[in-house]
Amino acid sequence: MMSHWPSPAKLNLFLYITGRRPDGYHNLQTLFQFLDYGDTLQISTDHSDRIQLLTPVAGVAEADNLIVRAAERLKQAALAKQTLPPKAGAQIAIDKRLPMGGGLGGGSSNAATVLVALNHLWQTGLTPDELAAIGVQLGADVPVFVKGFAAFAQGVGEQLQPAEPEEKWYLVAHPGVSISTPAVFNDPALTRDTPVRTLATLLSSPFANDCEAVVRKRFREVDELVSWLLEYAPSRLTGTGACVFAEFDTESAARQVLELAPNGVRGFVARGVNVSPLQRALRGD
Ligand SMILES: C[C@](O)(CO)[C@H](O)COP(=O)(O)OP(=O)(O)OC[C@H]1O[C@@H](n2ccc(N)nc2=O)[C@H](O)[C@@H]1O
Ligand SMILES: Nc1ncnc2c1ncn2[C@@H]1O[C@H](COP(=O)(O)OP(=O)(O)OP(=O)(O)O)[C@@H](O)[C@H]1O
Repeated sequence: MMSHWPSPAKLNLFLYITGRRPDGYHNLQTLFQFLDYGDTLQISTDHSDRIQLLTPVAGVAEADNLIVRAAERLKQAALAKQTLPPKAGAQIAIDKRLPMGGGLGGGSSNAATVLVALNHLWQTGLTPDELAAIGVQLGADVPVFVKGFAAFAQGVGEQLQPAEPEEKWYLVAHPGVSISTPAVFNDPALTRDTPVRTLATLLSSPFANDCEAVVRKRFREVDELVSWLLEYAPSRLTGTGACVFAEFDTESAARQVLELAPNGVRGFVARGVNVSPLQRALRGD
């Protein structure tokens, strides 16, 4: 039987870079919230012993697709735990709405949805912590999507503490350029020495993103988009870009600004939510 599983976007409501580890990865302090908007995965399980992706994602080879890689990793882990059903297989299709390289975590979210959904459908019995541990090997943002609660994250994003930021309405705008995460993290001009602060201090300070200055400098399109949105509402970059979000108290206020968007800018309006749509689907809400 085919079932549908949400794969939501995330925003980094703030993002500070507090250092660089010997392996090149950066230590962050970031506040994650989900959007009630994203991709949808259709999944059916079978006994074919194969993982099949029925809908190719443009520009991503099947073997590299995080959907397929997540399913294969879950199989290995369940095999080791002896909880994998015989010849476990799955057919997966995706309705992709999230832009790639947009800072919305689409690929990570797809991986998390596969881990959570197949663990449920195959009844492989892995705990959320075990799923998150598999997930972090696929991408720094997979654990927060697996856990499914808005969170203050530290380390490279794997140390999560639940948080409850206000659930605002967001206009998320894409400037039409794709930005490579490693290119931003490797930029010599990146601020990577922001002092570590407590969550209470961060919540009572204006929110900002340490990646924004270098991304605005490198990409005129992002720079112009942030300047334009700031005329209407508090606005900033999510993750390493390219998307920018502006916050509003009501859906209609956000939609009014979206209608004024300049040529070449695509966008959508969505609500920020502290419980992920994936969690709600798993619980049957
Ligand atoms: C910046 C965030 O978007 C915040 O949500 C994420 O931490 C990025 O997560 P992601 O796109 O899944 O990134 P990954 O695939 O894990 O890492 C891509 C590359 O970005 C750099 N990277 C990533 C995360 C991190 N904390 N420090 C880094 O320096 C590394 O060069 C890494 O090779
Ligand atoms: N199922 C997938 N969906 C999207 N991208 C995928 C997928 N599988 C692999 N990828 C690869 O992952 C890269 C990053 O995609 P993703 O959508 O997660 O970017 P992002 O929104 O910038 O993420 P982040 O906020 O974590 O930086 C893509 O450019 C693509 O090469």
